[in-house]
Amino acid sequence: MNSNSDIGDIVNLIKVCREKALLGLYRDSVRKFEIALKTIRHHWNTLSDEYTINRWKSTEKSIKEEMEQVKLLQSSVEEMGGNSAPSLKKHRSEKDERPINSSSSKRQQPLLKKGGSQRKNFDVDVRVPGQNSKKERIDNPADLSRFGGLQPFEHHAIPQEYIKYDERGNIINPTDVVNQDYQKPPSNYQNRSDPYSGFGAPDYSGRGGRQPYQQQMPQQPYYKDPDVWDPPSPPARQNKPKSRQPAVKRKVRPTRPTGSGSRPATSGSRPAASSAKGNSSKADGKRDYDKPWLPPPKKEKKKADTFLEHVYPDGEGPDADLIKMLERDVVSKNPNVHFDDIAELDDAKRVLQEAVVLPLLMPDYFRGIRRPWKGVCLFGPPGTGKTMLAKAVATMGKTTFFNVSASSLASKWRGETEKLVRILFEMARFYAPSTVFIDEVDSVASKRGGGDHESSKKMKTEFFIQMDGVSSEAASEPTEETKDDPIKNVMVLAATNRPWDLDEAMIRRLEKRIYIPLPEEEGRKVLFEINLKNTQLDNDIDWDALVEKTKGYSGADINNLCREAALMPMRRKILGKRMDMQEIADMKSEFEVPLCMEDFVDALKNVKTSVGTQFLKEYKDWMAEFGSV
Ligand SMILES: Nc1ncnc2c1ncn2[C@@H]1O[C@H](COP(=O)(O)OP(=O)(O)OP(=O)(O)O)[C@@H](O)[C@H]1O
Repeated sequence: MNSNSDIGDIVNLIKVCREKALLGLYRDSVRKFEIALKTIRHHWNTLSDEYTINRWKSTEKSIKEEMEQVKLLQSSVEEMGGNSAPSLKKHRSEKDERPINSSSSKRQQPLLKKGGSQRKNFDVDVRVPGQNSKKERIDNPADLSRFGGLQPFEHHAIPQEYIKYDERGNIINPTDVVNQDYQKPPSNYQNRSDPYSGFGAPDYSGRGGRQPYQQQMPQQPYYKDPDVWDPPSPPARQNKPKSRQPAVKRKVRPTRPTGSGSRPATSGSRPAASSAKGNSSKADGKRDYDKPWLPPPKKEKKKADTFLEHVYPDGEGPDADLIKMLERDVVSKNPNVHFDDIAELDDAKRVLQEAVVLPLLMPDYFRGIRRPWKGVCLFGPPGTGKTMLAKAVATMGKTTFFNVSASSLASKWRGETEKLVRILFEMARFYAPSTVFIDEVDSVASKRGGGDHESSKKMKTEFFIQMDGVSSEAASEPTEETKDDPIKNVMVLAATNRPWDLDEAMIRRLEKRIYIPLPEEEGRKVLFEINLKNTQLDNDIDWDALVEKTKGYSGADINNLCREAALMPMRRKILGKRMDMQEIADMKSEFEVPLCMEDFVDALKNVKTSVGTQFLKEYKDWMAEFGSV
């Protein structure tokens, strides 16, 4: 073997030794070290130059010490009962001694070029800290130390400044370089007496084997060897996906404004609200991210202005026509009738105020045993002010007034009255507080008999159900949860001229039954005043006589009498004259004269009482039997 091939083999062997050691194959590494040492010895035995021999001997000594260190590591591992690099051994046969790293394998190819001369050139990988790996051409075998395979510990631990070159570019004293490096142990070299101390350094022990111990060591500079695999990752965390955030940034859903409890809006919202939420969640130390498994936050529903909008936001639906009819014909937001506009009837006013108005004004007081009456029935002769009383109640209680009559529940809606009643009460609850006034209640809730139409029976039943429903909420005693809830107060007022025709189920639900009689003397006087308050009157009118003459007249009758009297001046002026309509209109100013007694006397001839005296006894009898004031 010539000198160059000797050196090439030695370099190659030392590289393999170190790679084995770095892979934890300490036993194999030691075996290769022994072969390398034999080769070195054999090499310098062939030399004659004393100086070169000494330098080889020095190198041999360094390599031997390096081998001893590997042996020490091997024995330490074996003492702990472990195998060096068991995982590698498991999968690799003993025969396959090549390092795993492919680049290292490449370097195991014979460095001697084919057909090379006696003085062969060969490439070695020379690495210096802070510099990338590079191939260098070595011409002089004496430049052994530059091969990066013969320095103790780590060849790349040799600081560049230690290497000296002559004018031809050769290292002047390679052995000195090796010795200097050896005398000055690398910074990662620990106390050798402690077998563990050497493990912590990025040398043969590998960086994966002593992690916990290493963490206690002071931080040392580490130069990653590109030919060495990284140690196995610690369990669990490193294999986790870096982030669970989706690749595409999700739209953030707006959330509800805070205070309602929102879910956020969400989501969704959640740009504006979501950022608020995000901030708050960050303040809580919680991550803010979409939770698609949770139901989306409820959007705060805008309260509809009308019941139709409430039921059908787009205005169309199967019952839209019914609802529209009720809104148009039945609902009166402001009836604008006051108790002062109603003559007499003080008892009825007092009872109604207590039974209807106060529960609307103090719903929390009228709960439980003090619950409002399910319904109030006003009965009496026609035209006595029952409707006026109901409207005055609605005005005073600031409730929505539902003026329901038999006519609005019948006609073309026949067959759908049951549904109509249900919608009516739903609407009343929507507009609550509400007053549902059922005029002529006898015609919608007359005594049930065998001759009743099926739809009529259903409608009555629906009325009873709904009337029970409106009172049940207030009837329940308030609980901790419901005590602050506003009661959707719906009061049912009914009026009839024929209370004796009422179905008993309806009578029972109309718990207050108030008789609205014909006006008394004082009442008639007030009725004249109310009806004529904006009319010019002559001083000759004998009011007492008029009150006397209108005995048995209802409020509606007196109203008619006053209107008739107010037209008398015009009639008198045109009486017996042949005039067309325009001529009469042109005389308008002549008609505006104060009313006199004569006008009322003439009017009395035209306006008679509308109430038969025979019914008055029946009202009194029914009042005596069913009345409740
Ligand atoms: N007590 C009253 N005070 C003032 N006006 C009255 C009174 N009673 C009746 N009137 C007059 O009679 C008219 C009819 O009254 P209202 O409609 O309230 O009677 P009603 O009892 O409901 O009649 P019906 O039973 O026929 O429905 C009123 O417009 C009003 O002018």
